[in-house]
Amino acid sequence: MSAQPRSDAEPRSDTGPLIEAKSLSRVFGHGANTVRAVDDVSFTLGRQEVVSIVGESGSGKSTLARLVLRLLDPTAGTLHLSGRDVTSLKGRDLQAYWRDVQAVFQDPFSSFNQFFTVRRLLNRSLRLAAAGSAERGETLMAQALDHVGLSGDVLDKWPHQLSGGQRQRVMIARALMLQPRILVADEATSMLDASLRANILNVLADLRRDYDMTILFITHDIGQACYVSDRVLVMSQGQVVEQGPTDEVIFNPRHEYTQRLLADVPRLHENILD
Ligand SMILES: Nc1ncnc2c1ncn2[C@@H]1O[C@H](COP(=O)(O)OP(=O)(O)OP(=O)(O)O)[C@@H](O)[C@H]1O
Repeated sequence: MSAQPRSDAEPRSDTGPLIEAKSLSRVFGHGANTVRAVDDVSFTLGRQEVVSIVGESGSGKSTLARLVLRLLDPTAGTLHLSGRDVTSLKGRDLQAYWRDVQAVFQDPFSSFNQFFTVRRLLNRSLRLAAAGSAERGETLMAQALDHVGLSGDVLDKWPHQLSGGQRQRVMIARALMLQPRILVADEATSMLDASLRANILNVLADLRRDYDMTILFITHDIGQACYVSDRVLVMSQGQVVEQGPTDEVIFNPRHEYTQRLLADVPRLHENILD
C-alpha cells in the first residue's frame, strides 16, 4: 500500500528536516523540587529516518516524546515541522498536527477503552482522519490491519480477547489509518515477549518503506535502538549526551554513559531475541 498524498494547504519546506527541535527544555516543579526533565535538547528528524532516543529510566525520554507530540508545552525552545513553527499550536491547528504526528505507547491495554470493540476504537480515530465515506473508512481500516498482519476478524473483538502483541498491532494500525508522517513509538515493545518484540520492530521498520514514514523510537534498550534505527540519541539526566549514526554510536561510543549502556548489552543483536 502506498502513502496517500496529504492535502494540507500549509506551505512547507521540502528540503530541510521534517522535525527540528531547538534547545527544547521542560522543567517540572519549583524551588528545591525542580526537575529539569528535558534540558536544552536539539535534534532533527529527517524524512523516512528511524531515530531512537535511548536512556535509562528517568533520563527524560518520555518527556521529550510528549514535547514532540505536543502533549506537553516546552518551558523553553522551539519545535518546527517542515520548517513551520509548531511550538505553540492550539485548537484546530494542533488537531491537524496530530494527524501528521501519531504515537504508539508502551501499554496498549491501558490505551484501549475496555468497553470498546476494536472496530469502535478504530472508528473513533477515523473521525480525526476525516476519512469521508463509511466505505473509505472501512478500506482504511482493512488496509491498516492488513499492514500489521491482522485480519478483519479482530474488528469485533474486545481488548481482553486479544494478546499483548495483537493489542500493540491494533494500536499501530490505529495510528496508520491517520497516515501520519511521523510515528512516535514510546517503549512500544517493552511489555512484549521476545518474539513479539522482534515482530513489532519489523512492523515498524516496514512502515518507513511502505508509508515513507519517519519514526521516533523511544527505548531504554540500546540493543533495540540499534536494531531499528539509522541514528541514535543518547539521553542522560535530561540532556542528549551523544548522538550520531547507529554504527558510529555502537562501535565508537564517545560518551562514558553510552559506553556503560553498551557494556550492559554484550550481544547486541541477540539481545533483541533473547
Ligand atoms: N509530570 C511530571 N511532574 C514532575 N516530574 C516529572 C513529570 N514527568 C516526568 N517527571 C520527571 O522528569 C524526569 C524524566 O522523566 P521521564 O518520564 O521523561 O523519563 P524516562 O526516561 O521516560 O523514564 P522511564 O523510562 O522510566 O519512563 C524524571 O525525574 C521524572 O520523575
